This record gives sequence, structure tokens and C-alpha cells, in this order.
Amino acid sequence: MMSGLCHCKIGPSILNADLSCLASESQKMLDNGADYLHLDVMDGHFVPNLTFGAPLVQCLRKHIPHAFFDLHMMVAQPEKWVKDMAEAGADQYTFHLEATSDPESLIKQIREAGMKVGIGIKPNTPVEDVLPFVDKVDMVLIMTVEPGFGGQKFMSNMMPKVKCLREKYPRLDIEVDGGVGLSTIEEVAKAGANMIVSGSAIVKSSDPKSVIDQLRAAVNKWAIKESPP
Ligand SMILES: O=C(CO)[C@H](O)[C@H](O)COP(=O)(O)O
Ligand SMILES: [Fe+2]
Repeated sequence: MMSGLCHCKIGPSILNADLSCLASESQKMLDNGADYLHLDVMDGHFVPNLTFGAPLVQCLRKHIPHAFFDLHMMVAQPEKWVKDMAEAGADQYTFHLEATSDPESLIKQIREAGMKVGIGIKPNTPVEDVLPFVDKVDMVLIMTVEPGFGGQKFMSNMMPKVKCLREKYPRLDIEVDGGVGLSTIEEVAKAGANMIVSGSAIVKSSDPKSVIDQLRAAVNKWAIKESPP
């Protein structure tokens, strides 16, 4: 198995960056080759940790006008924050399937607010649960740690979920998040993920550009190439 007919994109998670300098830390990631920014929103209910909400996203957007913001919404009521996040400047709203009783109407609500839609699943949620919604979203996120904290150990046993999705959907954007770095990227790339969230491995490196370049190279090595006409 390998990544599909879609581009590799590297999205640093700024969770473990120096959050007192969020704008400059984010800009540094972009200057070092990041394709987008993955912003982890936690509400202390869906996950046992608390980060930030729309006011911070709005401030960051003023400093970073052009980058793609992927909002990873680890919140208990994802319906509640769609409008605020859209107005704050989010490009994609990635909610957790476990957090809503009505994914279809949430997807519609996100689209109507003008954002792309991501749908994520936690490690204990089977991939089959997300399949009915894949055709309606822009991206599927397979969590490779229990959501809540950066710097945790990558769960290899999530790779069959990625493989299953890639086999069924060669063009789908498949994101992995949690413990992804230079020692785990090969498995991720082989399984077929093309959107790579990496926090500690990039942010804590003295050479983030080199880490981003190596992550991208691994994904591209396994990518399916479009056959010439
Ligand atoms: O959603 C997350 C945690 O819930 C983070 O995006 C993730 O943990 C990234 O950090 P790291 O690469 O250090 O694991
Ligand atoms: Fe995340």
C-alpha cells in the first residue's frame, strides 16, 4: 500500500511550540516548508486538556494572512464553534465523529460556513464507522495517539485503518496525527497517508526544515504516480 493520487502536505502542530510567540512560531514553520498549520483546539471535556478557541485563531490569522488553517476540534460540541471558527479565519474544520450524534448536519453546517470539512476518529473507533461519511468530506483524520497531548508515542496498530481507506479511496486526503516523526514516517507513508501532522518532531528540532523535507520525501517515495496518458 502507498499514498494515493494526492499531494503530500506537511502540517506542523504548534501544540508543543512556545505558545507565547504563536505567530512567530507559526511563521517559522511556514518559512521552513510547512504546507499548512494544524491548530489543536481542546475544551477540557472531549479531551483532558485545554488549549484555545476562536479569539486566538482570529489573532493568529491577522499575523498569518495566507496559510491554510486546519482546526483540529477536540471538543464535545463541535456544532457550537463552527460559525466562530469560520469568522476567525479557519479554512478547514476537522471534527471528531465521536463528538456528534448528527455528522451529516454538522458537515452541512461547516460547508455552509464556507470551510472545508475534516472528520477524525480516535484510536478506539473502528474505521468502518467513518466510511459512510467519506464521500461527503474533504479529509479523514486517523488519530495515532489518544487525543489530548502532544509528544505521545505513535500507535502503529492504527495503520490498517489508513490502508483500508487508501485502498478504497485513492484520491482521498488522509491525515495522521500523533507521534509522527522521522522514526515513524515510513510506516505512515507505506500505509498511504498523505497529510502529515507532526508536532514535537518538527517544533523541537534544531533544524525544522530538514525534518519537514525528510517527512515529505518519505511520503513521496511511496506515492502512487499518475500514469501518463
Ligand atoms: O492532536 C494532537 C494531540 O491530541 C496533536 O496534533 C498531536 O499530538 C501532535 O503532536 P505530536 O506530533 O507531538 O504527537
Ligand atoms: Fe491534532
